[in-house]
Amino acid sequence: MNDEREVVVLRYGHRPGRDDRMTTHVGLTARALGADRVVVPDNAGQSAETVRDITDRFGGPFEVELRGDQKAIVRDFDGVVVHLTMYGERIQDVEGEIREAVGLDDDTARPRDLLVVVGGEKVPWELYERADFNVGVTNQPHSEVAGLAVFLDRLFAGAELDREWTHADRRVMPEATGKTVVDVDEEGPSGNPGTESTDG
Ligand SMILES: C[S@@+](CC[C@H](N)C(=O)[O-])C[C@H]1O[C@@H](n2cnc3c(N)ncnc32)[C@H](O)[C@@H]1O
Repeated sequence: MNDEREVVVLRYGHRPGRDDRMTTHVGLTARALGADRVVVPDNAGQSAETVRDITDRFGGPFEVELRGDQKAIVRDFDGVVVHLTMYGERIQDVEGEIREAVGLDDDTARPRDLLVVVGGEKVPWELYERADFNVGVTNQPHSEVAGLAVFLDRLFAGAELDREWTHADRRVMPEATGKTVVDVDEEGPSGNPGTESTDG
């Protein structure tokens, strides 16, 4: 979410067909909630395309990468590695330590990159060992998308909800009722929409 520190989400493992929607949603959630990049396995091309398409339309910056070497990415990552798992330490107990480790709690601290790993199928034991933090968002089984959303919100302490998007073609107007999407090109200099349309 800033220029100095990269927050990368790694989708570890993907079963084509069965995991398509989940992998797409990991990417969309990473983008919407403040990560800079998502890495998905190279057999998840359709999910990568969908996330790129949303970024083209609704803005960025956000990168999507397809890679086949998940193990090596984790092993060689030059920064802090967080693995989200129901078996991990409670997020409420370690969130402060993680923010500190990446320099988010103190403006004078050196920013460090962060890799957030979420699984699909069973993840290898080396991941638990390599991770600097194994983190549980509750110690109950649920979903990688839910775990990622809560983790990112705790990491950024809610600041991600106010982020600005650049190079968007369209923008949703928040409103109590209705569904209004404006064409960004037609917004006036004050940011007022020039044209309004609804998507149904
Ligand atoms: C549906 S789970 C499958 C877990 C798989 N059966 C295993 O034993 O590793 C998929 C992913 O969701 C995430 N997840 C599920 N429950 C979680 C929790 N309570 N806290 C954090 N992450 C969780 C983990 O990243 C996990 O790899």
